[in-house]
Amino acid sequence: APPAGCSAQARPCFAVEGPGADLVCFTLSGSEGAGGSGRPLPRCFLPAPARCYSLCVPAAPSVPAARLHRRLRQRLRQGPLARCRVLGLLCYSAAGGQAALEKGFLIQDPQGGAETERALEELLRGQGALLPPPPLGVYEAGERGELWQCLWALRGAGGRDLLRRARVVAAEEPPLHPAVPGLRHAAVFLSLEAARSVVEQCTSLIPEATAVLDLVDKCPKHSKKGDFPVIVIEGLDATGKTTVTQSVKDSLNALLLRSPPACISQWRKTFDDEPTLIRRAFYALGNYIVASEIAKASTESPVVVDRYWHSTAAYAIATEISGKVQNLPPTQHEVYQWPEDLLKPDLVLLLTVSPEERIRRLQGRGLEKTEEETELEANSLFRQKVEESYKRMENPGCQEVDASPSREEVLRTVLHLIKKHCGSL
Ligand SMILES: Nc1ncnc2c1ncn2[C@@H]1O[C@H](COP(=O)(O)OP(=O)(O)OP(=O)(O)O)[C@@H](O)[C@H]1O
Ligand SMILES: Nc1ccn([C@H]2C[C@H](O)[C@@H](COP(=O)(O)O)O2)c(=O)n1
Repeated sequence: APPAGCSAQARPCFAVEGPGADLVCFTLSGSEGAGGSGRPLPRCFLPAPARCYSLCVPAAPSVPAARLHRRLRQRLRQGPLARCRVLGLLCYSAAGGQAALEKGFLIQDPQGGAETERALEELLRGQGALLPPPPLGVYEAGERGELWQCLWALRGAGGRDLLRRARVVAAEEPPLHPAVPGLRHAAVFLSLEAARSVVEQCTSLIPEATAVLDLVDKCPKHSKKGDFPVIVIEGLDATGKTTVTQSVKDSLNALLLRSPPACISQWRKTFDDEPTLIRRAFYALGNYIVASEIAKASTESPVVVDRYWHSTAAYAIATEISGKVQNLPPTQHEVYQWPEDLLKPDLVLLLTVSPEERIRRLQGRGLEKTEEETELEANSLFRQKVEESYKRMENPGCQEVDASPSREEVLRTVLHLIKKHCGSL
């Protein structure tokens, strides 16, 4: 059957995400002449001799699908495919329904030779161990300059069957980013069990997954905070979290903890190389381990924590939601709520600095100017989305602290806020 979300009746759309670019959407209509908005087709469909292809895998939160998506992305950078430009693609049903959501790639071959199509077919046929090969979408111009998508099901032994030929027309950007409804299952895990079940699916694929689960299972469930205050310091990189947490520790005679905790940080690189689903589940479990450390420590002294749940959620949301800040889930969305089974801190402070000050601090850490500028430019939208997601967090929310002044002044502000919220220490 054609992939869900691509049926003609539902007037489905493809949303294309360019690096740092807005979403671009397409409607595919089932018969010649039907549908069509009269708007020009998006620029990502380059004129001949260039040729475009697409491939998608189900976006349902399954470990095999997430790993297939990542493997395809890696392989699209190799061999004859390396000359192609690859854009992210979300395929969804305009009629709604998360089961329909698919994630994939729009591949632009600037030269348009047969070699690329052959390489794509080979790539898809070679990926079929756990899942059937995803269909290949081939885009071709019609006689009157209109654009068609041919969707091909690849036979394992060779050859292919046409599943559908549908016209491509421009469409409106959807009011809600198509990844928003599935976020809580794909990236933002709102309970220990939700994150645990993802990591459990990985035990046969990632040996470290078992070790992580063993540590999680040793922690008491529903850890409760002691009588001493627990203060979390959040913020983007280079905003001064390490500096502030260390000074607060010294000033208050507090215990300093960080998430992910030391006991799992040797596996961080392994999980950072995995797709979002697995990576975010790893960080979510790290928070539950830290919760049990907080519970114990807060019976004896104040506790200051460098990153916790809000970092896990904010980075996950910003990674999954492509394009501009306006694409983020609306305020009060469930992904901004604290998980009910996770120990809550007394106070969460969000350090913010201006982009200029951040550049100075990165320079201070010795990054080359060109490298730094490139990174900053590429990540500017991403950073805005992380910061805005932090600000939308609720129950507890993040209290913003301008961390641009001197270290001493920032510490004074932070200590003042802690006193105000947590009483005398
Ligand atoms: N208030 C401040 N004024 C000037 N420089 C500062 C200030 N606070 C921190 N810095 C410097 O900025 C750099 C980044 O600070 P720090 O390492 O504390 O940030 P961070 O948020 O922990 O970063 P990351 O998340 O990347 O580890 C360091 O070189 C630090 O000495
Ligand atoms: N509790 C946490 C801590 C970290 N992360 C993720 C978010 C970023 O991808 C990265 C930032 O960590 P840093 O470079 O500052 O060590 O780690 C998370 O998801 N949850």
